[in-house]
Amino acid sequence: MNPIEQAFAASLNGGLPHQGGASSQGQAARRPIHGDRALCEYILSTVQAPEGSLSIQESTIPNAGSGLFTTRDLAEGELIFTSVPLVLCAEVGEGTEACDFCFQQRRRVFHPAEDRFLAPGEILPALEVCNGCRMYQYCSRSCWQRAWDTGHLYECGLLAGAATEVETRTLYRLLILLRKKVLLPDQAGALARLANEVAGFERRAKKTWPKVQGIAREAKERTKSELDLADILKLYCIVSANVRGSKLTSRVRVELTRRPRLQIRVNSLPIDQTYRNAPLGSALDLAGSLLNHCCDPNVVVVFNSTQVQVRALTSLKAGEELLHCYRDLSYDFTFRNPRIASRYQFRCRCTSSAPHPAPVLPSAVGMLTRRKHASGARCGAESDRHHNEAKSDADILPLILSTQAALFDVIDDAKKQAFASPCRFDIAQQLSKVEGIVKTGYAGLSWPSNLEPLPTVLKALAALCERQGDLVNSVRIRIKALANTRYRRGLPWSEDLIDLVLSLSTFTMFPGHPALRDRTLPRNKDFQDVFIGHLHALHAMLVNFYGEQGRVTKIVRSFLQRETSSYYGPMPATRAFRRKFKASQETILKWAGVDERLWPVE
Ligand SMILES: C[S@@+](CC[C@H](N)C(=O)[O-])C[C@H]1O[C@@H](n2cnc3c(N)ncnc32)[C@H](O)[C@@H]1O
Repeated sequence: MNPIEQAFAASLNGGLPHQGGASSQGQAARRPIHGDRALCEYILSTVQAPEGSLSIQESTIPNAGSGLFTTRDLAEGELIFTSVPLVLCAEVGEGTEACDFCFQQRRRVFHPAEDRFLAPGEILPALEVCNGCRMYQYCSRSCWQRAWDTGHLYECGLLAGAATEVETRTLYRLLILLRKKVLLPDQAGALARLANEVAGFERRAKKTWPKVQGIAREAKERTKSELDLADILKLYCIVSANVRGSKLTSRVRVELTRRPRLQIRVNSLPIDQTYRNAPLGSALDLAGSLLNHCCDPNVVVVFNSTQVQVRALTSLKAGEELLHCYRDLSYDFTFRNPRIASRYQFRCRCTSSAPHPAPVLPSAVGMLTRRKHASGARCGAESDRHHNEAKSDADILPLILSTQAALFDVIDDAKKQAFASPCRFDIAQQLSKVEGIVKTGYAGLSWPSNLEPLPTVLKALAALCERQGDLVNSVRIRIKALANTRYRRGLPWSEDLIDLVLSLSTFTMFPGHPALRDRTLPRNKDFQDVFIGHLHALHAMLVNFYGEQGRVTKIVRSFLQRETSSYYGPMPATRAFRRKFKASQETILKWAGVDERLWPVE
C-alpha cells in the first residue's frame, strides 16, 4: 500500500480500532466530523468563501451527524461558497450529453458553445466517444486530450465491459487516484471520514448487498488496488452516500425512453426515474458532502463547468444550517423520500415546514407517508399533514399504484403513437384517456390534480404536442400542468419556466401562424404580456441560482432584452406592467381551464 492509501485506510476508521471485515455489524459509530477540529478546518480550507463565513457543527436534523452552517446573514441568491470536487464522473450511454472533462452546459435548449438558445430544429453536434474505452464522451479533441492527461489514461484500459453506473465508475476513479498518489494525504483522510451509510446499505438494501460486495471485489481487481476489500466496500458506500448529480442540465424535452426502468413498488412507492432532470454526471465534493438534505431547502447547488457553487435559495440568518434538497423538489414528498431512502440509504428526518400552501392531500397518501415515517421520523409540516389525514385504508394502496402506472402508460402510448405516425397523433384522445383514469383513480375519488404523476404526465403530453407542431395544445396543457405543480422554487421550477416561456415565445414570434387564427384563443397581446412577465420572473430566478454572470442567466437575459425591445407594453417590474400581466394571466388561465387562484401573481 502506498502512503496515500495508508492515510485513507487509517482515517477510514476515524482513529477508532479497525472494524475489520466487509460486514458493518457490530462496528463502532462513525466519529462525527464536527468533533474533529483539524478535519473541519481542513475541509473548510478547501472552499472559496469569505474567511470564517462557514462552520461545521452538529446538524439541526436529529441524528443526521454533522452539517454546514453559515456564520453570517445571507441574502437570497447570494453566493455562499464555491468548491472544486475531488472527483467528477459523467453519465455515459446513449442519449447522454456530458463531456467527461468540461461538463459544459449541454442542455438541449442551449447551444453548447454559443450563449444562445438553440434555433427550432437545430441539432446539437454529437459528442465523440473515447475510442479506447468506448464509454466516456468528449465535446472536443482538446477536452479528450486534457481528460487523458489528467487521469483517463490510467482508467481507459480497465473500463472495457465495466459497469456503467456512475457510482461504480466514481469508485474506480477514486481507487486509481489513491493508487497513483494523485490525491493528497489530507484529501484521502477527509474522504475516508465522509458519511458512508454502510449499515444502511447492508440493512435496507439486503437484496443488493451481495451485489455491492461484488462491485467492491470487481473494483479491486480492475484497479489493482492494494486496499483491503472491506475498505473498498466502505469507499463505495461513501461514494453512494455523497455523490451529487451534477444538475448542469435537465432534459427539457421529456425523457420518455427511460420508461422501462421506471418501477412502482408496493410499500415503497418510488418512481425511480423522474423523466426529467437527468443529471450530466456526479461529483464528490468534500464541503458539498456536508450539506444535509431538507425537503424545504435553503440553498441551491449548481455547477459552473466543473466548479460547485452553493447559493442561498432564501435569505438566511447567521447560525442557520445550510440545507439542500437531494432529490427533485418538483416531486411530491411521498415520491421523493422513498427515492432518497433507496439511493442514499437513510430516512429523511428533516423538521422544516413546507413553504407552499397546504395541499389537499387525500388520506391514502397520508397512509403511505405514515408507513415511511413509522419510526417517528418525520418530514416537517408536509408530513404532519399527511399524518393527520391518515386513515387505515390499506386496500387503497394497490388502487393508487395502479392509477400511477396507468398514468405513466399514457405517456408511453402517446409517445409510441407520436413517433410511429406523427399525423395520427391524437392529443384529444390522450387527454380523454387521462381524464378517464383520474376521474375515479383515487380509489373511487378524483385523483388530486396537484398529485404526481399527473402534472408530469401533462408536461410530457405538452412536450409531445410541441414536437408535433401543435402549439396551441402544447401551451394550454403546459399551463395546466404548471399551475398544478406545488413546488414553485428551486431549479426544477426554473426548468419548468424555461419550457413555458419557450412555448409562449412561439405565439409571440409567429403571430400570423395559421394555428393562432382560432377565434376562441385569447388575444395575441395577452400571450405577449404573460410571456414577458414569466420571462422576467425566470431571469430574476436564474440570477439567484447562477449569478448575474452565469451562462444560463446571460442567455435568458439577452433573450429578455431582445423580446422587451419589441414589446409595446410597459416595462416589466413596473406597476403598470403588473396590472397588465395580472389581467392577461387571468385570461390565459381561464382559457387553459385553470383556477386563477392556483397561480397567483407574485
Ligand atoms: C452527504 S452526507 C451529509 C453530511 C453528514 N451529515 C455527515 O455527518 O457527514 C449525507 C448523510 O447525512 C445524513 N442526513 C442528511 N440529511 C438527512 C436528513 N434529512 N435526515 C436524516 N439524515 C440525514 C444521512 O446520514 C446521510 O447519509
